[in-house]
Order: sequence, then C-alpha cells, then structure tokens
Amino acid sequence: MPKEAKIYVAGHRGLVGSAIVKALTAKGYHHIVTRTHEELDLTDTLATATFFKTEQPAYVFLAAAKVGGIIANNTYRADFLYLNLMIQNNVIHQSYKHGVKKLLFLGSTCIYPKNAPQPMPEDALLTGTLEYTNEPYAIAKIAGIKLCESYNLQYETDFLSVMPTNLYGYNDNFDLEKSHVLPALIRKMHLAKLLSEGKNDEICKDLEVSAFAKAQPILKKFGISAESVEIWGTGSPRREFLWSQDMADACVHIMEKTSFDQVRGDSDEVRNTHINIGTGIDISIKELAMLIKSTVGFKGKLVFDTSKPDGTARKLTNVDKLHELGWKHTVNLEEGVVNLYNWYLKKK
Ligand SMILES: NC(=O)C1=CN([C@@H]2O[C@H](COP(=O)(O)OP(=O)(O)OC[C@H]3O[C@@H](n4cnc5c(N)ncnc54)[C@H](OP(=O)(O)O)[C@@H]3O)[C@@H](O)[C@H]2O)C=CC1
Ligand SMILES: C[C@H]1O[C@H](OP(=O)(O)OP(=O)(O)OC[C@H]2O[C@@H](n3cnc4c(=O)[nH]c(N)nc43)[C@H](O)[C@@H]2O)[C@@H](O)[C@@H](O)C1=O
Repeated sequence: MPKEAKIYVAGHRGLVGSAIVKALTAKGYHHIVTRTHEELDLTDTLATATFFKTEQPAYVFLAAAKVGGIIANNTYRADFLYLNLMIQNNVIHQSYKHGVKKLLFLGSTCIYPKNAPQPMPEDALLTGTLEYTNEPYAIAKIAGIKLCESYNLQYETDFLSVMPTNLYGYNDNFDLEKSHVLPALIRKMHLAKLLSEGKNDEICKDLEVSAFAKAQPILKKFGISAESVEIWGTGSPRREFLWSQDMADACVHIMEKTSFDQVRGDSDEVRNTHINIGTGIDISIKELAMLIKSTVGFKGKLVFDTSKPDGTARKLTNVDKLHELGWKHTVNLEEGVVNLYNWYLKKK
C-alpha cells in the first residue's frame, strides 16, 4: 500500500478499527477515511454506494460489524445474521464496483465447527455442525469469506479474509451483559472490590446511577457482591485471547505483504483462502477469572453459574499459515490484562 493511498477503515471507533487506525498512522499512512455509524449506516445500500462513489477509497479494512459476547449472540440471533450480512454485502460489493485494490474482511474463529480438531486449521471450515450460541453470526462470517473468495475468482479482485480469535484491548465493550468475557470479568471483579472496600460513590459512578439504592439491583442481577463474583458457565471452556493492537498490526501486515494469489493454492477448487489470526495459546475460563481476580486485587470467591451457556468447549487457532506469512503476536495475556485494567481505571 503506498503511504499516500486513500484507505477506508470501516468501524474506526471500535475495538479493532481504532487499533487499525493507530497502526496505519504509526506506519505513515496519512490518507485515512472514516465515518461513524451515525454518519454512514453500512446496512443502507444506497448510502454505502454513494459513499464509495464520492470517496473512491483504494484500500478497505472492513472492521464494522454487529459484535457481542455469548449471551448477545444467542439472544439477538436475527440481528447478528441480518446486520452482518448487510454490512459486509454492501461494503464488499461496492469495493468491487469501485475498483478497490485490496480489501480485508474480518471474520471470527467461530466459523469453525464446534468439534473441530484443535488447534483449528483453516481447512476445518464447513466440515461439521456449528456451535449453537453463535450460529447466525458464524453463518454471516462464512458468507463474508465466500463473498471475498468468489469476487476474487470471478472478477479478479484482491479481497482477503482474516479469522481472529477472541480479542481484547483499549476501546473494548465493558457492558455487563452483552460484552465478551475478558472485559466483563474485569468490570465485575472491579465492582466487587469496590463493594468490599465500601466505596459506594465509585460504584455509582461506574454504573452511572445517581444513588447506591439504584446500583444494588444491577449488582445483584450480575452476581456481584463483596464476597463473590458469578462466572457464567462451568469455567472449563478454553479460549485464546489476542491483544487488539497485535490484531491490528497483523491486519496491516497482511494488507502490505499478502495477496490472494499467494493464498489461493494450486487446486482447481479454491477453498479456505482465509487466514487465522491468534496466538496459538489458550487458557480455561476459570484460569482467566483467577488471573483477572489477582490483577484487580479482588479477595473474594468465584461462583460458577451453570445456568449460563459454556459455548464452544475449545477454540484454539492453528496459526501456522499466519507464521508462514511472517507475523507473530507480541503481547502476552498477563501483560494485556494489566494494560486493559489500567486503561479501564483511567477512562472512568
Ligand atoms: N471483539 C472480538 O473479540 C472479536 C471481533 N471480531 C471481528 O472483528 C471486527 C471488529 O470487531 P470489534 O472491533 O470488536 O467490534 P466493535 O463493536 O468494538 O466495533 C464495531 C464497529 O462497527 C461499527 N458499526 C456497527 N454497525 C454498523 C453499521 N450498521 N454501520 C456503520 N458502522 C457500524 C461501529 O460503529 P460506531 O462505533 O460508530 O457505533 C463500531 O465502530 C468485527 O468484524 C468482529 O466480528 C472477530 C473475533 C473476535
Ligand atoms: C469472540 C467470540 O465471542 C463469542 O463467543 P465466546 O468465545 O463464547 O464469547 P464470550 O467471551 O462471551 O464467552 C467466553 C466464555 O466465557 C464465559 N463467561 C464467564 N463469565 C462471563 C461473563 O461475565 N461474560 C461473558 N461474555 N462470558 C462469560 C462464557 O460462558 C463462555 O464460556 C461469540 O460472540 C463468538 O461469535 C465469537 O466470535
């Protein structure tokens, strides 16, 4: 990518989009185009077409999506399928129509079957039944991979797809219900610690309520007390976590160094051209909860709420292809959790 090229980062205020803008800026790319959700609703086909016609970006990072944790995915099933299909169809099709030189589509490792071999290689795609809690989201992401692959094969575009593992970092979503496990547990343990120290004013500030009496039902609903914090599920599922700035660096690396020709292989049937992005290292949810508990300094107990879903038992990425393409993660989980907790404390 030439440094002066016009680059559109879709979803630039989100966890990954904001890190991609930072990574591009640090490398000297200075013609970055962005739109907030309010300025451009990417589910609106006409508005998206007008944007591409007016701006004519040369490169596109597609990091805009409807995103959430296990309960959000399982509850808003129609939204996760419909909104993600619309966003990616609009952006990928308009990129083709307006001659975008290269596009990067962000999927997710939930595209793999729930019983995929571990670590999961790219060619495990479409070999079995998906995990139920995120099936609609996964189907949208699989359609995105196939859309990129098919435009490349039919129209000779250069649209790549990356499948990131679970991500965390600055600008993460800390919603107690809809977020992913890592930010959720940081906030829950932090609130429990404040409770144990009697810091009710700080709890009200965190929960944005005017009186402690209004905070109490929220704390109760999410199983947060001075003595314990509720962890959803059994604690036995294993997850792999990647720092969002590492994810962004991997995205820029792939856009700079990789083309569809490099990943298409020499078979007549072109499949599985997407690239996993992860660390290749996982941890159980119980171990993650213990790590967050000690980082936050909460002294109480962990209580496992088995009425909540576990989701996939294990989702470890095979990162051989990524390593062959010359990229490896730099931030380990212990360091990342400390960074994120400090960022959370400063943000409030
Ligand atoms: N977080 C994770 O653990 C993982 C994420 N991914 C994938 O990475 C990508 C980025 O995710 P992440 O950064 O976490 O998500 P965030 O929720 O943090 O950010 C999503 C961004 O998309 C924008 N957006 C959502 N809907 C629309 C819309 N209709 N029109 C325009 N913009 C919209 C939001 O804009 P605004 O801020 O203006 O509302 C926001 O900036 C997604 O494709 C996701 O599926 C994959 C695996 C794991
Ligand atoms: C990125 C990824 O994210 C989602 O899949 P997930 O990995 O299951 O995501 P999660 O982070 O929400 O949960 C991980 C594990 O952690 C447990 N857990 C414990 N306590 C809390 C808790 O307090 N909050 C949350 N969210 N989970 C908790 C939870 O029960 C589960 O066992 C999908 O969107 C999927 O589509 C996707 O791509």
